[in-house]
Amino acid sequence: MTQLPSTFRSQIERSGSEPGNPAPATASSPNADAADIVDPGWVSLASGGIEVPAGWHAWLASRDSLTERLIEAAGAGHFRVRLLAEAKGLPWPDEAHVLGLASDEQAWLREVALCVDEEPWVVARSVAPIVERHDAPFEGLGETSLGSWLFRQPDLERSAIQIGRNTRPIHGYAGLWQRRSVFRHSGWVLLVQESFMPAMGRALSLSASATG
Ligand SMILES: C=C(O[C@@H]1C=C(C(=O)O)C=C[C@H]1O)C(=O)O
Repeated sequence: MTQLPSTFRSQIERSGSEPGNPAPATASSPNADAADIVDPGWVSLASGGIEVPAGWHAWLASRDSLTERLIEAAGAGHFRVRLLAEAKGLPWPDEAHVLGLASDEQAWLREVALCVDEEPWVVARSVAPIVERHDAPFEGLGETSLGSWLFRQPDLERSAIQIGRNTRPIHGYAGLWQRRSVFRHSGWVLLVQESFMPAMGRALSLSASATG
């Protein structure tokens, strides 16, 4: 198992403290009371509770590898994964809730930017419960995409997709659209959240408005 960067917690804390983003009080405070819990407002994509323009809907609803789709959409652009942070840390309350973790239970956390020509198109945050004798599902991946490994796993299950607008930024990056789903495999569970950046919308001419 690799050594954990000691800077990770402060990066996580800073990521919620960017201008315009509320400080993530509960992320570092296991005893925060319920009133402090950030509710990022996730809704099921299938419910239609949030109206999504058709161009974005295709991206949010896709269930195969987002990495592969981005590489294809980037065309001649250079795709790469930039590792922003990876270590053990305290998940946000809504993440802990989804994964059935106690509010003071640590998990493996990984944050990356999926970039085209160095411009982040998607910023992702993955959370995996710590299972005794198992490394994190993303252990050792570094700047290799999680998707390139994930979708090769046999018996992979993926939950329904939830989406949100104005959900909590990831590593200070506030996207236009966010989605999350849980991947399961015999050995592990993994919550993957992806935030789609305005730069991607501009590059692919995806409408920013809910009716476009
Ligand atoms: C889950 C996938 O992997 C992508 C890559 C990630 C990473 O490397 O951490 C995280 C989330 C995804 O956007 C995918 O390609 O669908």
